[in-house]
Amino acid sequence: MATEAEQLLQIRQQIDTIDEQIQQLITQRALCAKQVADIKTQGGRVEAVFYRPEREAQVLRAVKARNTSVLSDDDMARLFREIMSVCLALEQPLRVAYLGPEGSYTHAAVLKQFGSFAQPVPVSTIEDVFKVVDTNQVDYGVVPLENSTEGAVTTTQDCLISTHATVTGEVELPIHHCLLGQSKQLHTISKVLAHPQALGQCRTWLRNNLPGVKLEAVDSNALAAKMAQEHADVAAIASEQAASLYQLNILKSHIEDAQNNTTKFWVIGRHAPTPSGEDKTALILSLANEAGALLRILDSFAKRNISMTRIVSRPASDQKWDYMFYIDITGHQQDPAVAEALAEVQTNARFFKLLGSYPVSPLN
Ligand SMILES: O=C(O)C(=O)C[C@]1(C(=O)O)C=C[C@@H](O)C=C1
Repeated sequence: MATEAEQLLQIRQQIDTIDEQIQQLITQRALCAKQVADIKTQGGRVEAVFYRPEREAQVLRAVKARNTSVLSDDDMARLFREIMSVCLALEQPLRVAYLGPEGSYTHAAVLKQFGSFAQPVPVSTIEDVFKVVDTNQVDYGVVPLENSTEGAVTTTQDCLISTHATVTGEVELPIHHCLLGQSKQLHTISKVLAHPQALGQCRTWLRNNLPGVKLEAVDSNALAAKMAQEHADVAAIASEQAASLYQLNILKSHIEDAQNNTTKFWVIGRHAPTPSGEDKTALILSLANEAGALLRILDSFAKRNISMTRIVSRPASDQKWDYMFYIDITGHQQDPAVAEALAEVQTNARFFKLLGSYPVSPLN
C-alpha cells in the first residue's frame, strides 16, 4: 500500500501533465483569437466589432450542453467565460461603464457578463452610464433594469427612451444584502443609507429591526458603504464584497425580505448582436387611448406564437395618464415572424422604439 505522500506525488504528477496540456490549448485558443482580430480589422477597418455577444452565448451554451464532468454546467461555463474574457482582451480590452463605485452590484454584473479581463469603468449615476455609452467614451455599459421584489428601476426605464444605444445582453444576479457599519451593534445605528431599490427590498427587516432609525436614499449601495466609513453611527445596505472593500463590519447578512431576491441588468452598446439561436427582443411603445389598442399589440405577437416575457408600464413624461409599455418578446428582430410582428405593432402604436435583440443569457 502506497503511503499518503506517494499517492499524492502520483496524482500531482497527473495534474502537472494535464495543466501543461490545458496551458498549451489555451495558448492555441488565444492565438486563434488574435487571428480573429486580424480578420476583423482586415483592410484597415476602423470600427471593427471585436466583442460578439451572440458568439459568446453560443460558445457557453455548447460548453454547458456537452458537460458531463464532476463540475456543474454553470461552473464549467464560468471557467470558459474567463477564457473568452482573456482572449477578447487580446483582441481589444473592453471598457465597460457601470453604476459605481467599485463593489456595487452592477460591478458584480459586469464581471459576470464580461469576465475579469474587461476594464470596468465606474460612473456615479445610471444616467451617466447611458451618457458615456452614447458619447463613445466606453464600449459598453451595464445598468440595473428590474428587481424581483421591487420591480422596474425607473431611471433606467426613462433613459431607455432617449438613448441611441442598443440592448446587447442581459445578466441576472441573486442579490443578498448586508447591513454594514463601523460598529458591530445594531443599537448604535442612527441612520441607514442605501439605494432606494435596496431600501425597498429590505423594508420589512428595517421596520422590524431598526424601528425609528432614519433611512436615507443615495445613488448606489457601494456609495452608501463608502459614506458609512466616515460616521460610526451610520450603516449602509450593500454587498459582502463592499464590506471587505470598504473595511466595514457586517452587522447582519441576508436582510432582504425575499430570499430569492434577484436583479436583472441590461448591457447597452452601439453594435447590435446578430441572432444567436436563442434571443429576446426589447421594445417600448405607447398607444392611443382607445378600445382594444393593447389587445391588437398582444395579438400581433400571439398569432405568430411569439411569447411576451415581460410587459411593464410607466407613466409617459409628456402626457398625463398616458403610459409607455416596455415589452420583451422571445426571438430576434431578424427572425421573419418577429420582423413581421414588429412591423404590424409599429403601425398600431403612437410611439414605437426598438431597443434591440440580444442573446438569452447562458449564465445562471
Ligand atoms: O469569435 C469571435 O468573433 C471572437 O472574437 C472570439 C471570441 C472567443 O474567444 O471565442 C472572443 C470574443 C468574442 O466576443 C467572441 C468570441
